[in-house]
Amino acid sequence: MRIKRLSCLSGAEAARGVAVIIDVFRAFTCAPLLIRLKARALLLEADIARCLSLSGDAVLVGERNEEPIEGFDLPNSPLLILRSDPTRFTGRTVVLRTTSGVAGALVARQKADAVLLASFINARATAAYLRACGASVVSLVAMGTHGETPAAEDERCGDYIESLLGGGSYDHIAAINEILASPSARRFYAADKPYLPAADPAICLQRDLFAHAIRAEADGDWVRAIPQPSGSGTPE
Ligand SMILES: O=C(O)[C@H](CS(=O)(=O)O)OP(=O)(O)O
Repeated sequence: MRIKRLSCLSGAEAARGVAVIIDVFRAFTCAPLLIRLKARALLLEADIARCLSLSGDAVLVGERNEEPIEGFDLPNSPLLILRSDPTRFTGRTVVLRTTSGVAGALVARQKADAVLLASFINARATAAYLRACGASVVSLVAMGTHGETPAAEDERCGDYIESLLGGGSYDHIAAINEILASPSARRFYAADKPYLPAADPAICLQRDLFAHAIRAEADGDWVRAIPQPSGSGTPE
């Protein structure tokens, strides 16, 4: 297996083989949680007007440059998702719109053979899927902040996944220390913006709570995030 390490939206454009789009803060921590809360379908969409066209029929979750979007139901926050009434998601279509993770996954789909959505909470399942599917080329894309600036949490999650695939070593305590001191974590600590709750980093740094890799796949005119059976590896 050849592993390429890439960053940000430019990295998502360059991804080939199986692209693993890593967004720890916060899109691809939110995505597994929404699936776990029994969303019927989780759609990934960058275009805000298209998201709003489903308003009322679907639950709209997301942000634009980390700010809430008018007409959406929830920001891109794991804490606020977990604090919601779970029946809000059960059996519903949920649309996720985010500036880095969702945008990166949609860009990567143009040239990669397959696209996986990853964070610490499904990293081990993602690595298991990559091994099981016999991927020959894997692009680990750390999406960073605004899709433009590399961020410690995504780079270290890339290290963790790479180590699970047999490359390099990984120390989660050292990673937590670095991530919590980084600008992308510090923006949560002031707790002065309800859409940036101080508890979000703690949730996002939990490892391997979710046993499924998640693939981004076309579903009609939409792109859907689909959990893969654990231990599976659909061939490329
Ligand atoms: O909501 C977030 O934490 C980020 C904001 S930004 O893209 O870094 O501006 O969104 P995400 O796409 O989950 O990284």
